[in-house]
Amino acid sequence: MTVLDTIHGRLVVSCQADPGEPLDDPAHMVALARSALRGGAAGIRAQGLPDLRALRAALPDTPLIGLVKHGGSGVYITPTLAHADAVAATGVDVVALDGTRRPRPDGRTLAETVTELRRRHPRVLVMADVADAADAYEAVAAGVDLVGTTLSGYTGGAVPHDPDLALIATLAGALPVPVVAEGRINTPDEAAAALRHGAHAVVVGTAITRPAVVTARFAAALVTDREMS
Ligand SMILES: CC(=O)N[C@H](C=O)[C@@H](O)[C@H](O)[C@H](O)COP(=O)(O)O
Repeated sequence: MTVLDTIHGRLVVSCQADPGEPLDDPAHMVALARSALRGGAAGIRAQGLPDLRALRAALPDTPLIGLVKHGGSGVYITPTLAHADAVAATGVDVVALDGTRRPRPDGRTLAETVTELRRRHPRVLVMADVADAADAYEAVAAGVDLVGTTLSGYTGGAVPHDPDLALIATLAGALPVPVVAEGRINTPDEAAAALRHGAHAVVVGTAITRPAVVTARFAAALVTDREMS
């Protein structure tokens, strides 16, 4: 069974911690990933070379999508060929990279990046994290293997509250490659809706693996409730 077959119709859990967060440690990410797999996840998405190496060693048979975040704005998800090369070298199954039409910091086009990455790592799959349909069409033309809606809502303006189900449906109906639903999927109902809108797989991060954010949502709800009573 291929990695794409294994995650088809299933949940992929993103296990990431920001620098300085209490969970920012490869051992913690491995524990989070094991918990996610115990709960029924079919794959893991993760960030940063130390976490990817630890996850690959601990979970050699689990589909693993890897990326590095470099910088906090603009093109920051696996922004250059050098970053993509380093991610692939950790042994991940899929390299996720920025698939928007924005200029990349190393001056290479997405197509040039994908072509050279494939030359160096013939077996790795490439996932383009896009923000809109135009990005996705260009990413497919550049030769990526799958497309994620990861960056919808994150390339300017206020970040929306809900997942972009409309983009998932548009891409699922138009692209010749699998579409992964990712971004702000915060409830089981939303995850199921993403599949109904045509997603090949659903990635959930924050709602499962960022306890500080989830706790803050509960705490804020109590404050709001106190203010209204
Ligand atoms: C926009 C961006 O930088 N997304 C990142 C990509 O890997 C992660 O910070 C997200 O947690 C991930 O996409 C999963 O999304 P959510 O955490 O909303 O379930």
